[in-house]
Formats: sequence, structure tokens, C-alpha cells
Amino acid sequence: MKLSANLGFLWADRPLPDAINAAKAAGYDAVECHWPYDTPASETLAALRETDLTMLGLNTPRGNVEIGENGLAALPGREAEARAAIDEALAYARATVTGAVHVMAGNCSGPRARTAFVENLGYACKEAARDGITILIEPLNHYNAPGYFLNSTGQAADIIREIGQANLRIMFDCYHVQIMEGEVSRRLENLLPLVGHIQIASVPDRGVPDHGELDYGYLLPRIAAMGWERPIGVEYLPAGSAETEISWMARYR
Ligand SMILES: O=C(O)C(=O)[C@H](O)CO
Ligand SMILES: [Mg+2]
Repeated sequence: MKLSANLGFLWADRPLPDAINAAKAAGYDAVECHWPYDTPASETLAALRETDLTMLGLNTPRGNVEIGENGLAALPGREAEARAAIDEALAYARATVTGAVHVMAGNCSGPRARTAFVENLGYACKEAARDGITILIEPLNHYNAPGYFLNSTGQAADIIREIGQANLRIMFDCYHVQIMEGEVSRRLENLLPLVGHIQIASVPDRGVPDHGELDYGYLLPRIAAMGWERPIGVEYLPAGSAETEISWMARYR
């Protein structure tokens, strides 16, 4: 089982190149991040080359976070900003040889939001396809992301099927799926052809994935048995330092 350190949460207090080095030292096989834009892409790329780690994914900018914006792609009337955010994320991904961009929908609902999301995703897929980049959409739970447009795997699957682009996939975050829908292993197995990335954390506290209501001792071998070979994103909120918490990893190797 290969694991990817999500540097949006792990070593998030360090500059991104230092966090990449910390992930390498801790034994992770890959990294992924949330919003790397304060770090010049050249510095991120240098750290990736030095550690021989791949950046699996990054998120589009969220808009005005001070007023609670959490993405722009499903906001009717904000198409120009949404596409600028997609362009910025794709440029950073190209410059750092990152394989996927998570297009964040934002806080909205209703048919006009869905239309905006579908059209902006169509744009993102076409722009990304030129460089072999995958576009991800992630259903988020309504405690961490109240009002977020995308909150179920069924909704994500419908949108992916409607757009019909081969590089559009679900970011299946077991933490969010368990909170919103349950039946994580069956749901993942059914959706597997549409899944581009998998993430894990304990539920409900979003801690180290070795306790709580989801049994990763069962789930991770089950995911491997489904034929999943890519690194799984470890996206938990460290209670202390991520270094002192890595002993859980040994169990899943
Ligand atoms: O919150 C999550 O689970 C994510 O993976 C996103 O990238 C949004 O922060
Ligand atoms: Mg996630």
C-alpha cells in the first residue's frame, strides 16, 4: 500500500519545500497539497526533484476565503473568476508536473449552480487534457463544508457521466463519504471506474487513520484487493507532530 502525504494538513506549518522533505523523511511515497500558490512553482519542483517524490494533486483557489468562499466553479455569474482559478491551478500543476487538479465547486445549490459547475468542469477538462492532467471533484461533508455544492458521490457520478470526459474523476475521500453516506467499501467498489484519487482519515475526528468508526485495517486491504495501486492520500489533522504519529503507517505496509 503506497501512501501520499497531504501537505495541506501534514507539516502545514512549514514552507512547502520543507514539508515535502519532511514527507520524504517520514517514508511517504508521494505528496499532495491544497493551495500551494504562495510558494513559487520552481521551489516546489526543486523539492520534488530533490526528494524524488511526485505531487499527486492540488486544489483550485477558493475565491475570497475571508467571506467563507470555498471554490468558485458552481457559482452562477462567477464563470470568469472560476476559469481564471482553473487556469492558475493548471499552470501550477504543469510547472510542478502535478497529475491532478481538484476543481472546488463552492457554496451554492440549485439548477443554475449545477449548470455553472458542469460548464466550468467541461472547460477544465479540455484545458487539462492537453497535458494529461486529471480533473477531480470531491464531495465534502456538511459539517466541515456547510453549504458546499457537492456533497454526495451519486451527485458527483451523475455530473461525471453527463460531461463524459475521460479525465474527469471523483476524489473519493473516505472521511467525507463515511460521514455523508456510509457503506464506504461497497460504494467505492461500485464507483471505482470513476475514481481518480482516494483519501483517508479517522471518522469523526479526522485524526490519524487508526481509530474511530472506519476500520482502515479492513478497508485498505479491501481497496488493494479491488486492484487500486496508486498512493492513497493521507489527509488527517495531526494532533501533535506528524513525525511522532507515523507509527500507524507500519500497520498498512
Ligand atoms: O477537505 C478535503 O477533504 C479536501 O481534500 C479538499 O482538498 C478541500 O480542502
Ligand atoms: Mg479530501
